[in-house]
Amino acid sequence: MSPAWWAWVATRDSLTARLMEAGNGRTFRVRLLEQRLGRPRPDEARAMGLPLDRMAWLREVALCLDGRPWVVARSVAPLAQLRGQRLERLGERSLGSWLFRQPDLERGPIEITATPAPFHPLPGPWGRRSVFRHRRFAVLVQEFFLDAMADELQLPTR
Ligand SMILES: C=C(O[C@@H]1C=C(C(=O)O)C=C[C@H]1O)C(=O)O
Repeated sequence: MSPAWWAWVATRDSLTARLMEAGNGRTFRVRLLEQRLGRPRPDEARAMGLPLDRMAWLREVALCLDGRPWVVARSVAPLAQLRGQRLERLGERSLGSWLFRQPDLERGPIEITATPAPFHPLPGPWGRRSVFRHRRFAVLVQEFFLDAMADELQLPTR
């Protein structure tokens, strides 16, 4: 992986904040693609340590700069621990804007993949996922960096 991409894929702070900064005056927007209750995919359930049949809160967004998607993301939170979180009403506010406000937020290891997003057709060089934990709440956040981002920021192919 090139150092330029490593700086993005390995960052442990808010991707939203970094995109806004890198957007360099472009308008940042979270476009909500889907938000519903459903069953995580098997690999997502395994990453969360969840039984396969457990329902979860599923959220898919595109993080757009000047209307162009640079990142697509899919987050999975087990329902049982969602009580009291107001995530259903996040709408087009960034999940990160809520997550990174939690004082005792923990972020697990970041896993990286070169496989494109299984939930979205746009291609891209790298994807990553990690589990955020805050008290009893946990959410798996999966983010896929798209070719459009590489194009706009003149990043290397990989
Ligand atoms: C976790 C963050 O939130 C971002 C925003 C998301 C959303 O609004 O659904 C999902 C993934 C992240 O890229 C972050 O900003 O780092």
